[in-house]
Amino acid sequence: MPMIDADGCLINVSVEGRDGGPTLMLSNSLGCTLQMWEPQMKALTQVFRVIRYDRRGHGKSNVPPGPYSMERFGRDVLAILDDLNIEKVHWCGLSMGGMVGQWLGANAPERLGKIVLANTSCYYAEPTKWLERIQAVKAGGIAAVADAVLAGWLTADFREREPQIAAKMKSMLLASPVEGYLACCEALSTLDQRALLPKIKSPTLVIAGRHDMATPIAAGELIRSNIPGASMTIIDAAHISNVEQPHAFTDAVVGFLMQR
Ligand SMILES: O=C(O)CC1=CCC(=O)O1
Repeated sequence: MPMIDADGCLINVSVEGRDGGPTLMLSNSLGCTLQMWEPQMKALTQVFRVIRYDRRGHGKSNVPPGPYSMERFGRDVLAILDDLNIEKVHWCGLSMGGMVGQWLGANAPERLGKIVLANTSCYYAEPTKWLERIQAVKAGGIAAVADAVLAGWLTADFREREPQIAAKMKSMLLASPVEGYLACCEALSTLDQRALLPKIKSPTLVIAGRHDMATPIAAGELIRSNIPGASMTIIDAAHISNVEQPHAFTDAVVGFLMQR
């Protein structure tokens, strides 16, 4: 796995899959690492060269001091593509990964082919929930918010049916570097990318989760309706829909990316 320098921050990057196939870049959610895409990897690597990475502040990437921003995260992606000498990728980002996809779609359209924006938002009407989370994590660490966050990530039904997967997701969250997690929450507390959406000209699929309370269907619909020509698919899942409904998620992504 290469470590790629993005303006002094080493980013952990993984490149797998079909040599010579179209390239697909996957971008993680808050509190997750590139491992969150494991349920998709077998299918996606048969068709695509797949790039995954740990966003700064996450996983094995460096944790430089904040503040972070969507622009910073977007420029990290451009540094990865430049380093790998890759001109253009399809994009699939979930939650924060979808927010970075919006920034790139509007600000670096020549680097993106098709875009999948899953379980994401372009702004938060009530940013105080991020400020409250920051206070809770500063006081008690990520453990203080872990159960509530997991309840938003996966439905109660899924957590009961698949306790091992739920436990693995919780461990991933608990292993997040606290400083990186806080710096990302700060970036979310000021998120407003509404003005960027009409500038996105790439074919775009929005995926929303029927039970997603973190970025509800209405947040997906706001994105869909502001990106010219975008379509939307709803999956029977909470926030981390690629883990809760791996087949439906993979089918939606592959179907959209392979469609002529
Ligand atoms: O972790 C959460 O609570 C949900 C979330 C919002 C933005 C993101 O990346 O994850």
